Amino acid sequence: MASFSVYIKKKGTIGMKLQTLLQHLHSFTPLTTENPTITSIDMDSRDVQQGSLFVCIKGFTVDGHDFAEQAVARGAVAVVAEKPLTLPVPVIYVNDSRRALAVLADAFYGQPTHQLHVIGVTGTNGKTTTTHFIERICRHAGKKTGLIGTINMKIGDETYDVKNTTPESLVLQKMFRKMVDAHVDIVAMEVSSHALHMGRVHGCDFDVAVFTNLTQDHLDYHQTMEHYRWSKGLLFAQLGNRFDHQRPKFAILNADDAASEEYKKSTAATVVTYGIHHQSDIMAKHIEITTSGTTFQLVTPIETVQVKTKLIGMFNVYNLLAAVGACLVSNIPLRAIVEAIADIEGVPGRFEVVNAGQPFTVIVDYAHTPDSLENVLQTIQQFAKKRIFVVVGCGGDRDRTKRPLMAQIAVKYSDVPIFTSDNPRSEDPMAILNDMKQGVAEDVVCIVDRKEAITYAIEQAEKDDVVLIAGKGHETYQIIGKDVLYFDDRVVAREAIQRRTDQ
Ligand SMILES: CC(=O)N[C@H]1[C@@H](OP(=O)(O)OP(=O)(O)OC[C@H]2O[C@@H](n3ccc(=O)[nH]c3=O)[C@H](O)[C@@H]2O)O[C@H](CO)[C@@H](O)[C@@H]1O[C@H](C)C(=O)N[C@@H](C)C(=O)N[C@H](CCC(=O)O)C(=O)O
Ligand SMILES: Nc1ncnc2c1ncn2[C@@H]1O[C@H](COP(=O)(O)OP(=O)(O)OP(=O)(O)O)[C@@H](O)[C@H]1O
Ligand SMILES: N[C@H](CCC[C@H](N)C(=O)O)C(=O)O
Ligand SMILES: [Mg+2]
Repeated sequence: MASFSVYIKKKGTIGMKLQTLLQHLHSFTPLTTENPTITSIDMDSRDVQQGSLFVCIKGFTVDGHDFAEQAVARGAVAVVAEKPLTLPVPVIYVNDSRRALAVLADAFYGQPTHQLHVIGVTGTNGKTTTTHFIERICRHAGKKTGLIGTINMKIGDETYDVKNTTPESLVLQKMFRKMVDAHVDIVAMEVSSHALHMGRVHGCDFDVAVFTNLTQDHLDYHQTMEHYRWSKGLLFAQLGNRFDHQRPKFAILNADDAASEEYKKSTAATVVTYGIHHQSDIMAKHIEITTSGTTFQLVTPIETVQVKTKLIGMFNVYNLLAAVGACLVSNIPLRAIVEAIADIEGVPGRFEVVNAGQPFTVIVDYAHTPDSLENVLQTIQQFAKKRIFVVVGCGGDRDRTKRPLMAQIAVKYSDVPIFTSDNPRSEDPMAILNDMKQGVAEDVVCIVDRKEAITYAIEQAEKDDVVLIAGKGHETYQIIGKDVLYFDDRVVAREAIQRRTDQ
């Protein structure tokens, strides 16, 4: 194994000899005789600067090999490729450049995850919420935290933008390095099924792997639920297949979700279960949910304690149990966990209430799967005094088969469903609405413009009604074609309420 000393840090620049770096690839191709100093690794030619090692990735849209010349012109001193290239710099050939990228990034940044306590969270719904809960609990217990997920990446309070829920290995390893340098103790990270399947997390030395739940999503990518379940299972199967008493590994599994049985079998890690209905190591009992919060008895192998939280929804009890499991095995004291839970306010765009003084409730939520939409609407039904409005759409270039299902759920649990657009991307927004309408028998109000749809709901709402605006949560954009236009459900809702009040 390479020592960390190969990662040289001098006057703000980093560098490593090409030969030293290539040793990590264990490639059968002879090493090049040239040995430039590599000062960065890049997978995008547009990021390349002098001294870069450019890795050509064949993507879903274009082929990185086509940009190798451009990368060299910008200063790349070596290139990793799968296909023959004629270039004036050393070219290192590999069978799988995405895999090579993961190995090289891990080595270049000094295997940072070996120096961090990393908690990975996978599952269809609840990853962002659970990672935020873990972050807040750990911070309350005095730990310095790192966070990686859908909303952003964070080191302490410093935030960094993200393109993906789980970024490519290069971005990840660079961020982990920053975290080590910033003396982060614990990282809470979302691990998407795409990332697991594409090997974006190859080389990440997770200490704890958490499973929230498995329901339908992403069938555009995975095609079948079996493939989707298997991809998520890689997190557990790849969790250190050894019994290391210095750094034990833990799998935190939801006993109430059938997929946990498979994940239990696929991991060598110590399994800790949580649940409400099935006997588990960590359980919530005597759950009472009101409009202002939830209380339950938290049963753990250490002690049984009473928990109080401002959060509502049964799904949040599950997210809390998952976070409790992850924190307990990370040696956070139970007392600190319970104290932190009492303080948690919620996560941006997750059941976020928009209050501009109106006599009805407006909630912005990130439900964009059948299961999450059902959970959120069931929760609203528990406290709604009058009608429920739901403004909902389905993402373009994403799982088409969830569209009629989400439409059915919207109609089943609301009094006034309004179908609209949610990031149509390259698809015709009307075609997406038609896919949704296939799921329902009756006529539903369809307003393709999301701003108009939200405004319509808010103008129709009366005292004690509830308006749920689902699907975009924290997002501050709407993707139409290739355009990423500024759009924030919370701002649009607030403005509509304001206009109504001013009338
Ligand atoms: C389908 C998919 O996963 N696509 C990902 C993929 O993009 P891509 O294959 O289209 O890349 P590409 O544009 O063909 O480029 C190929 C290569 O050429 C390079 N290039 C490209 C242009 C150029 O001028 N020069 C150049 O070098 C690119 O940097 C890249 O290395 O590689 C990119 C870089 O890693 C990702 O950002 C991108 O995610 C896109 C944005 C995406 O929407 N992904 C979704 C499906 C996704 O991954 N979602 C999951 C889960 C979501 C959840 O449930 O929470 C996630 O983890 O985000
Ligand atoms: N444990 C859960 N079970 C079912 N639904 C949930 C759960 N937790 C949250 N939700 C619902 O799912 C929505 C998305 O939650 P969250 O952002 O935490 O999930 P995620 O797994 O990170 O999603 P993504 O795959 O987009 O990253 C929430 O707004 C809420 O409606
Ligand atoms: N991470 C999910 C987010 C979906 C959010 C929803 N607003 C949409 O665009 O479909 C995805 O990329 O499929
Ligand atoms: Mg997320």
